[in-house]
Amino acid sequence: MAILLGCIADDFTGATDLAGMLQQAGMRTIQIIGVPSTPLPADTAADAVVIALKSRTTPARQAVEDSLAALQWLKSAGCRQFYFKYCSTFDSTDRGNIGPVIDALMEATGSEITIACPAFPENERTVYKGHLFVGDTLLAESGMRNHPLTPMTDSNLPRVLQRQTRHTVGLIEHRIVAAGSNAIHESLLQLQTQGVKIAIVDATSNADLVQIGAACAPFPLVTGGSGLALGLPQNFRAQGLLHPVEPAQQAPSTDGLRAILSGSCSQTSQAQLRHILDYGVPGFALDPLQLAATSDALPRLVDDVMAWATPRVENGPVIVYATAAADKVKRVQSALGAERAGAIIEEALAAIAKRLVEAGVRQLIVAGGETSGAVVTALGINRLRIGRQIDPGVPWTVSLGDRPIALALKSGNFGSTDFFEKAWDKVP
Ligand SMILES: Nc1ncnc2c1ncn2[C@@H]1O[C@H](COP(=O)(O)OP(=O)(O)OP(=O)(O)O)[C@@H](O)[C@H]1O
Ligand SMILES: O=C(O)[C@@H](O)C(=O)CO
Repeated sequence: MAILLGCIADDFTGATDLAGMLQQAGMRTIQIIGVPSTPLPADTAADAVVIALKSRTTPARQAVEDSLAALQWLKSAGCRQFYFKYCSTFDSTDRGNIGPVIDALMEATGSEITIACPAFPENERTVYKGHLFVGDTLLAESGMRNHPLTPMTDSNLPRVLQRQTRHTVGLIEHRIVAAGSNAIHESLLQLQTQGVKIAIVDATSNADLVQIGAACAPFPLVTGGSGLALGLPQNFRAQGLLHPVEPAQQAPSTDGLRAILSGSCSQTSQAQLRHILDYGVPGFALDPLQLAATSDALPRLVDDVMAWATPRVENGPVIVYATAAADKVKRVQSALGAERAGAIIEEALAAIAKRLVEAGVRQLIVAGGETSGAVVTALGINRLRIGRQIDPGVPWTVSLGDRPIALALKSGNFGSTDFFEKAWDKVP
């Protein structure tokens, strides 16, 4: 069985976001953690595969290497088109990794031109005249300016991407997008004659994304947020290549204790944390400075968390978090360095996840992409089935294997304020 659409996501929450969107748009979708060493079993029923990498904040060279390995695997699976998924807030730095990965994937897919479109209107990410908006606010004036690892301080996407790529970046403005897929396609071909290789594309609505998807049918590579997924299935459906998503292919049910781990410091996650603590769910706050103080601090802290969690988790969900406001994060980062602080906390939350699962937790919410990457890797999970959507961009998933675990990998910025409370209503 050949897969039609091969996707490479630069983080784990982004991967489930994309997998959920594709499944909703009618493609049978499987999420794979990291690049597999073997092909998919011959009887796997899937139209799209999303490979989740943890390449958003690794050194650019590593991100390129991992993305090319994913591409190679997807090519061997027979994929006809490739999709590089990054964050709807274009999370990156001047070193990458969006630009270097696009450059490498373009070369490896023989692409003359591709698009870059992070818009996700359902979650209020829109692109207009090349500027990225989060709600009514320009990206650089949103909470993203304080992101612990990829602070976004420029809202002009052609300018941001041009600093990361060796290719010329162009722009397809909204008046062309509004004229429909033929106009977008013509504009891409015209930009190509002018030497442009990557076009930022304006999009302010789902209808725009559907037109953009149609315009991209002939291109081997597309890049963007998960919103772009709305427009691609139609191209395969028009060729009679899609099969209906059967209930049997959706996530199996799980049973067990419940926990929440939050390493995201977004304003959304902070509000969700305050809400769930006010609601009465027991919480344990990790102290990054304490974790970094001595070499045995981590195992001791994990023991402390388990001693605290064990009697409580029998009665309902518990939350363990490093989530903190920007001023607190800055204090920790100036003491430890941003990378080290992030890595220590990820390591701690991953170790806690393992112990919680050993103690019987089978339904787990994880907030934050880097955090989810660390947790899912530590749990040794390698494939996920996509379940019901909790909020736009956040579906429940269930790990495939002997010991299924329901996982909701929540992007930092996604979900309503009561997300940690209401998610359980839809748990598989
Ligand atoms: N109190 C803290 N001080 C410093 N760094 C922190 C703190 N709490 C969490 N971090 C780190 O901040 C980073 C948050 O990134 P993560 O990707 O998990 O969340 P996010 O960016 O909000 O989510 P997403 O990528 O889904 O949008 C992680 O590396 C985490 O370890
Ligand atoms: O696109 C988004 O905003 C999310 O899927 C994401 O990538 C968060 O890490």
